[in-house]
Amino acid sequence: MASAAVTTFSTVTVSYSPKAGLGLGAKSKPSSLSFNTPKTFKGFSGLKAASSVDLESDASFLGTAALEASFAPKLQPRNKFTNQLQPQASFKVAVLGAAGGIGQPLSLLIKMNPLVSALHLYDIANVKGVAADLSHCNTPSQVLDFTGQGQLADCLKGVDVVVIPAGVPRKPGMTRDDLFNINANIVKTLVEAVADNAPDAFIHIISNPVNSTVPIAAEVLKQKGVYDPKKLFGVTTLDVVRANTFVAQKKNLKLIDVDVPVIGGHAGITILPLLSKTRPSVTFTDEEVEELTVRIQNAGTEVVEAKAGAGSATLSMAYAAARFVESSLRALDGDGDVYECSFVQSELTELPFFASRIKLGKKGVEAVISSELQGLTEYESKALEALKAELMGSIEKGVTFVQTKATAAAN
Ligand SMILES: NC(=O)C1=CN([C@@H]2O[C@H](COP(=O)(O)OP(=O)(O)OC[C@H]3O[C@@H](n4cnc5c(N)ncnc54)[C@H](O)[C@@H]3O)[C@@H](O)[C@H]2O)C=CC1
Ligand SMILES: O=C([O-])CC(=O)C(=O)O
Repeated sequence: MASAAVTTFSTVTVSYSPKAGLGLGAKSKPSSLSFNTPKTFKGFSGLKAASSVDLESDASFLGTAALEASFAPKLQPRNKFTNQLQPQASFKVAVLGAAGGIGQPLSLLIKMNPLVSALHLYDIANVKGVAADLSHCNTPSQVLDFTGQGQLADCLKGVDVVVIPAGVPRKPGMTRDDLFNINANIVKTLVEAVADNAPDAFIHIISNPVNSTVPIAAEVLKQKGVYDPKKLFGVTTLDVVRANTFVAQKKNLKLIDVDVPVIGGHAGITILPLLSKTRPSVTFTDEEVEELTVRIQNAGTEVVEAKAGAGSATLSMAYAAARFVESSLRALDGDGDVYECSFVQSELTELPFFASRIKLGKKGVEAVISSELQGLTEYESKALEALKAELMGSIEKGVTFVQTKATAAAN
């Protein structure tokens, strides 16, 4: 395990094919660079139909193939599904905060992933019922429940990926930063346990404010001497999912073809969709750019307000997080073509953490894709400069939080 304070990722320049599919529901066509194309396993990918699955509709989404797979032995005895009740790989995934609004649907989606052999569900309460419920799904992975700090170590031992959606969500009128005081401590405590019990695992941080909780996690891991920056990820996939959806709607594009990289961070103006880099190539008026950018930046608030006090995005977040889990597992499984946007330690800009497209490999971040920051429009360049002060402040707040606690403990 690397114990490095600073690690340099390679940055690579790639050219994109307009037909490259990305992410959930994308049916990637052969291209110069294809995103998320499952190569190493057949049947359903969990998040999209792989080429061997013959779905009736062109639109694929998580669940269609998985449900077919679980019904197939009885209803449709097609050979292509006969292997679905065996895991196609044996990765272990832990969800910390599994009984929550995100945790429950996310756990269901991970339960449907054929790359997963064991699903460890942890929460401070109510997780036993969630695990009992999920364990009845006839998909291959074994579900185990763990409640409270005393069982956290056992939950984490031997896991490949740890996903952390533990923490409080926003209510109307709050910013993500308003969650800092509660969630910073939750993330710190959980990541300490990850450092002690699963130091080699990929860590996916969902808990807000992501712009601060990821630096908090990094500091904790550094203090424990097990920080591998290639394996720590802030989950910003929902920003990409939203950007893809809104752009497809606005421009009447086929959803599965649309890919919009989203860079920066995960709060307000730090969320920067690079609409000029949209694939397939599409032109936007200045008004459309402004409208789409603001909608993508405020999409979390849109959900918070619609839920009117009952929390923030949970279902779309679970969908997005499940995609990021699947991408990570495919990378761990040896797929050499896995790309996602994520908030990671970065040298792309002067900021120590930055969300951008990355290439995932067996050891985590294999490369940071720098080409997408080249040739930005004036609008994007200005927005990039404008987000830096806020993002830096949030990063420093996270770092200071952990360092101050460490100093206080030492005195
Ligand atoms: N990164 C992103 O794009 C997004 C992040 N979020 C964030 O995800 C977090 C969770 O949101 P929801 O699931 O809606 O909240 P929720 O309140 O429904 O669920 C949170 C769960 O965490 C558990 N929890 C609290 N403290 C814990 C601890 N110390 N250890 C283990 N579990 C603990 C709670 O018992 C609860 O089950 C929030 O901070 C929210 O802001 C939400 C949507 C998108
Ligand atoms: O807005 C929130 O508080 C939750 C979140 O991060 C999102 O939906 O993007």
